[in-house]
Amino acid sequence: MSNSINLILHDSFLDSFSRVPKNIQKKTRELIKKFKLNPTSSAINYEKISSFSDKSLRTVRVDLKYRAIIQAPEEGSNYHLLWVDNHDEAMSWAMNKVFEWNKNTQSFQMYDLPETKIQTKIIENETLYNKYSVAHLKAIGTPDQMIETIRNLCAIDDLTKIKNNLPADNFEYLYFLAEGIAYEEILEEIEAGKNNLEAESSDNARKHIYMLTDDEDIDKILSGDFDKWKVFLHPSQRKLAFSDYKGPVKVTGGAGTGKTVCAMHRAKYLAQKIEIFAKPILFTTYTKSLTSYLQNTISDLGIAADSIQIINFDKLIFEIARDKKYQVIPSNSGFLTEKQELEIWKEVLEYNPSSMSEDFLMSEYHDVLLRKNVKSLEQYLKTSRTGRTVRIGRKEKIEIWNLIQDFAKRKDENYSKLELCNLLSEFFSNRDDKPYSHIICDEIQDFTNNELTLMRSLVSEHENDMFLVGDPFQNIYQRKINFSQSGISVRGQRSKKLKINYRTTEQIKLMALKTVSKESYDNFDGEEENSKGYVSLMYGDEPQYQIFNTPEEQDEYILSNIKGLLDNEQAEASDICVCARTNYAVDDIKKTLNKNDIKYNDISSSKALSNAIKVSSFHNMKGHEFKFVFVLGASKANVPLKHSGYQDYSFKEKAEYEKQERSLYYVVFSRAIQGLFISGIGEKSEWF
Ligand SMILES: Nc1ncnc2c1ncn2[C@@H]1O[C@H](COP(=O)(O)OP(=O)(O)OP(=O)(O)O)[C@@H](O)[C@H]1O
Repeated sequence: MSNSINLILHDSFLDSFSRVPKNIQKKTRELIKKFKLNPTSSAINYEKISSFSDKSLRTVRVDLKYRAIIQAPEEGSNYHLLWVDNHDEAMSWAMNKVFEWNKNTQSFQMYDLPETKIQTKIIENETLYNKYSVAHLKAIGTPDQMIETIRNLCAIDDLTKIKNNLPADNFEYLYFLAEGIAYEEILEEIEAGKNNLEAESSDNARKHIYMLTDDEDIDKILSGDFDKWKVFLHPSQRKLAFSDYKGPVKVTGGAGTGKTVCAMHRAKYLAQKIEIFAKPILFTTYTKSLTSYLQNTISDLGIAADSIQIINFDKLIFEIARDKKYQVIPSNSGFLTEKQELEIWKEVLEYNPSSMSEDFLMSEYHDVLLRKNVKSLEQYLKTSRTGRTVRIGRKEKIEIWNLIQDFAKRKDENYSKLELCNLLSEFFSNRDDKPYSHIICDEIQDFTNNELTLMRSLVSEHENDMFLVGDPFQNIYQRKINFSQSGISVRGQRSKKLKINYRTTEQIKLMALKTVSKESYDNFDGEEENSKGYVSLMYGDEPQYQIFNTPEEQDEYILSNIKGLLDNEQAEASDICVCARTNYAVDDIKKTLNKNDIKYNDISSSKALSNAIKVSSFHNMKGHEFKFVFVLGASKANVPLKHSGYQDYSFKEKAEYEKQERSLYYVVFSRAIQGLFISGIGEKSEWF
């Protein structure tokens, strides 16, 4: 027997592999190596099963109880590894499966043949796809035997019911069509993922397959904790990460659409070109937790450490400002926290009595003068103060200007972040020698225009200079950023959206989207971001929303659900996160867990306890993901949180605050992978 067969690993195989016990994983790896040497060896029990609908599927024996499913080539030497499971489950998985190559989409397709004819209630002229011909549907990969059923569907719900009877990619395209995404746009994406020289290596095909090269590769990929995102990229992710662009690229996408994954692959792609640029890439984010995740993860992608600097942007601002190489501020300068700044404003008012408060002066200085980089009284007099609640005239502006001069003297060589941001932007925009070759930035929605302007100044304008990734719906600090105003142009083909949610089930995604559906969100360039064209390919249980009369009842509900998940081995303790809106409420959760002897770990704490339930405030949930999420305190009275200043808000301020809180719930709900449990005391909130 020839020993030159090709083993093609499917993402379905990796999924099923990750669910079998460790000893079976080991046996499966050994089996695959043996199979590669000789598929027909008697030890392997390579069998054709007559009851399978697809005659090209075979079973192989992992051990007495477990079987793997392999697709055998009619000719040639490409064997596809599709599934591994307990004997009975593996047989039932394969029984009605169809495996085929689709030349229209250039991808391998798998789906279950319906056991009986699918009945659909047809309402004349109201079918979902009545605009599309058979040829249209075939061009997006609809299998011949499903065309009639598809043409009779009347609602998205009917489509999701037959999800397993459709190839995954085709389901994705049909879902988008039903949501109103233009057919041409979908076809354009399919075309972009094709490879006319080597069809089976097209980006569309590589979304689900990976060619295993040698034993080392088999061990690496089938090590049991290998991350799928490292090899199975969506064509849209692959294209974004590995293409050259004339200038800055903006990538948006709903929660869990693999934006961070895409940014990490982009870093690898750019790092491979680094010798040409001889300067490091800057990979920056807003939160420290994401920065440390990136620092720990990115080395796995084989990126040379000296080609990239991964740093949180606040830290970078302070480091670069004091860098001796640039001498932007004296190296012995200090940094001002908001509290220290307020103290200085108090001192200013002691020496210069005024009817204005220190809080007002500080916010005027930050939100008007620094945000708009106002440099002179003349400029300040002309500057509009839209969004500010207290109206002031020329006389007050002159008074404020004079107080700011005194503030500047008193603070001496100490700087706030925003002051440094403006100083650094000016310094680097007037300088040809920039510190970085490229900039990749994740969580862009959390940045301000001042920071974006600074980012722009840190890299010269050239091909692939900036790769900016974010989700407008996750704007929990209500930053009003605008790329054009910050000198960043992403015109033409340089503004892209990721659409497949790889994290949560469709049910959880819908619940998360519901929280923000009443609002409209800016796409970072003055236009509305569309929430359509965002789909999860996983389905699961509906999120639960339960309201109780007393805190004790709510505690009981949470504790019994946690116990159920652990006892039924649906989750390990660290897969579960319990979260609440305020730190006080988080303390209450901790007390309850303590009382019940349940080990927990606050996700903001630097020391991670193993095998402990995670506890968090809503804000700290950003960027994380957990199999099961419990959201507490979500009652009518608490949503949105009415903090001490809430009653004094104007109508407009209330609306802005509520939008921000809606984004917060969107972020929190979209952290749940498999199960979402929302609860509160009193009455249900209409937000959910
Ligand atoms: N191509 C892929 N194949 C498999 N899993 C993927 C892929 N892309 C992303 N994922 C997984 O989906 C989850 C979400 O990915 P990621 O964190 O990159 O999304 P995101 O868009 O940055 O999310 P968020 O904005 O909500 O933080 C992660 O668990 C990631 O490993």
